[in-house]
Amino acid sequence: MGPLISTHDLTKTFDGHEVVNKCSIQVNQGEIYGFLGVNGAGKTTVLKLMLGLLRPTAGSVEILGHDVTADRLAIAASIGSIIEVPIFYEHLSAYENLSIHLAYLGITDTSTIEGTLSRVGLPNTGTQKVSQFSLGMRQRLGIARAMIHKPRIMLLDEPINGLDPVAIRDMRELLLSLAKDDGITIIISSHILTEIERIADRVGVIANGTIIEEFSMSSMERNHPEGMEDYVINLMSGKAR
Ligand SMILES: Nc1ncnc2c1ncn2[C@@H]1O[C@H](COP(=O)(O)OP(=O)(O)OP(=O)(O)O)[C@@H](O)[C@H]1O
Repeated sequence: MGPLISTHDLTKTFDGHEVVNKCSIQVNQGEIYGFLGVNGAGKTTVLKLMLGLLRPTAGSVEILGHDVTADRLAIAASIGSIIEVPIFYEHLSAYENLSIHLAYLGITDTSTIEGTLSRVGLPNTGTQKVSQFSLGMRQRLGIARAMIHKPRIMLLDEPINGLDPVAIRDMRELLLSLAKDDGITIIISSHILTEIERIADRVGVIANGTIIEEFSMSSMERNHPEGMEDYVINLMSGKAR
């Protein structure tokens, strides 16, 4: 089987500025792909292009064999995502938010909601409104929404931002389980290099909208047993390795 996600020379220009520039990425079934880059490198824009939320200026995105630009709806139910800060119905509970999301996707079976809330560490939130949730609770609900419909792919833009150490560990274990037990293919962007190091199978580093380096975590561990921090920071800052 070929890659589940592939971009070919993906390019996006805003107001004459090339924000994504001939970006080509391939991600295989069940892989966790860590997506790294400094602020403004183009990570969120690439993820939005993958989701069909933006149209490429040039190049293409293929997901599960579908050209996303031509056929976004064909893949909508197969992808779960968190892009930027998740937006919810603030006056409703976690359960109600997930129930609306399932209805939006045309899924009538709501029996998965309680189990999903437990799996992300949000059991017993009952009728508590989302407006009363902490940042960490919102991130957990964001993950719940991204996984509730059992997608084959999850695109997660900085999902561990602002989480406490317990929540970061919970998130790590959850993402590993989603990939290894459920076979979900995950792209995760983060600035927390040590977390990416712990969960990713492969890493791509983007600078000025272009992938400047890709490596497997196993080769990184072999070649840099001290960890990837120095290596990646040197790459990001344009220094020679
Ligand atoms: N809608 C837009 N219009 C104009 N410029 C945009 C738009 N969206 C993003 N950009 C610009 O594109 C560049 C890349 O932004 P993007 O959000 O993809 O970076 P990022 O790697 O996700 O950064 P961060 O780590 O800060 O989230 C930035 O210079 C940003 O200002």
